[in-house]
Amino acid sequence: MWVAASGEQLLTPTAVALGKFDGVHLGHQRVIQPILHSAVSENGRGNGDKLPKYSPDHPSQLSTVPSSPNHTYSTVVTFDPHPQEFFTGQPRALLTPLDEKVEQLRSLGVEQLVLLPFDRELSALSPEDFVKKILVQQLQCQKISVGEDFCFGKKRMGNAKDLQIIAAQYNIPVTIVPIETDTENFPNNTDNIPNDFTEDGRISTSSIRQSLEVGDMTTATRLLGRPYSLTGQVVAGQKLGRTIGFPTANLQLPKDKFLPRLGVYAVRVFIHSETSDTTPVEKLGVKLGVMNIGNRPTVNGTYSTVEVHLFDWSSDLYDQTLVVELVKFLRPEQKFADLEALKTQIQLDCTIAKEFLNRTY
Ligand SMILES: Cc1cc2nc3c(=O)[nH]c(=O)nc-3n(C[C@H](O)[C@H](O)[C@H](O)COP(=O)(O)O)c2cc1C
Ligand SMILES: Nc1ncnc2c1ncn2[C@@H]1O[C@H](COP(=O)(O)OP(=O)(O)O)[C@@H](O)[C@H]1O
Repeated sequence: MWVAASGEQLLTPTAVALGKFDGVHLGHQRVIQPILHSAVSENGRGNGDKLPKYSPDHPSQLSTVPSSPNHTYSTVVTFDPHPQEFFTGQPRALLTPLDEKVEQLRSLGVEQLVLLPFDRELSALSPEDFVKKILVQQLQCQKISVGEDFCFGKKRMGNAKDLQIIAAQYNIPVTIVPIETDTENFPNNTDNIPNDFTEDGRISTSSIRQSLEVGDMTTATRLLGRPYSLTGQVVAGQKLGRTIGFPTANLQLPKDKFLPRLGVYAVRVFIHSETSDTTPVEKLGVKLGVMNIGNRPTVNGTYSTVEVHLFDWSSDLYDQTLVVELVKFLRPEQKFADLEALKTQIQLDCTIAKEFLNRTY
């Protein structure tokens, strides 16, 4: 997938889905769907998969992207930094930091991601100028898709209907996608009673964050359309794990990654190089394990770590990138009297996790 900031060389003309898309959850996927090419390639996915994979080290290798004169590029246009971060000055933790967002969009078949630098200039554009300068002039947009609650332009003064009216002046059709709701918790509920995490049953980034904060992986998985995952490189720890018979791969996560409830989880793990060019069903390299997110009070830990112990695995994992899917929250972290007591508890965690993971998958 081609990733560029506005002002850099872009693939045009485009069919554009507009939004923040943090999480690339089920609602976001509905908004992106109308701009994808209906032509499905042999392997059952959109033709975005034929395009080169984004490499954070080489984000601008345009020469590797095939060009075609009659092609309309399916393009997600988003803001970077997150507008809330720009206005509050506070860094915002994200469900999908950039690399993960790229990976999710690529797997949906999106061909290009355009990052609009959310700065004073962009935030001051009127809705009319946003359409004219960004969508028409820069992106040569031919089709647009947005969610029903989309707002844009200075002080968020334009809404989805305004976008439709302004874009019509350029003959650009706008699909307004209704808000996706989650009523699955209430299969017999004809009144659309919302569940605990979804305001009015709405699938939203904040409802997913709330479910992750309390360790409700079932709801998070349902709203995302996939399990919540942590992607990171394996770095060295204190080398204590192996002494108690539970070596743990310590993950270094992007600084802006949103962390779920601290504690112990049953997880499924993929070594990234194995998964990067395969569809979910082809994830043959899946491994099962347990993960702890926390401060390790038993060993007087002073900073928080994310550590994964894989079942039936004994090789070196240092420097590898792991994708860890959080399947079930097992328990909060505890301070044990000694390492022996911690070891006994981890043994129990493993038994419970294995039982659950083998039952579920
Ligand atoms: C499944 C699992 C559960 C854990 N639970 C706790 C816990 O409840 N309390 C705690 O202090 N540390 C806990 N830990 C963290 C251990 O203290 C840590 O793995 C050990 O100190 C080894 O650290 P190292 O990888 O830096 O060598 C847990 C680790 C795992 C893998
Ligand atoms: N089953 C396993 N699960 C996780 N890591 C393993 C496993 N077997 C071997 N390893 C390797 O051992 C390392 C963890 O050992 P550990 O003693 O906990 O050291 P560290 O404190 O550096 O994490 C991992 O980073 C990985 O390279």
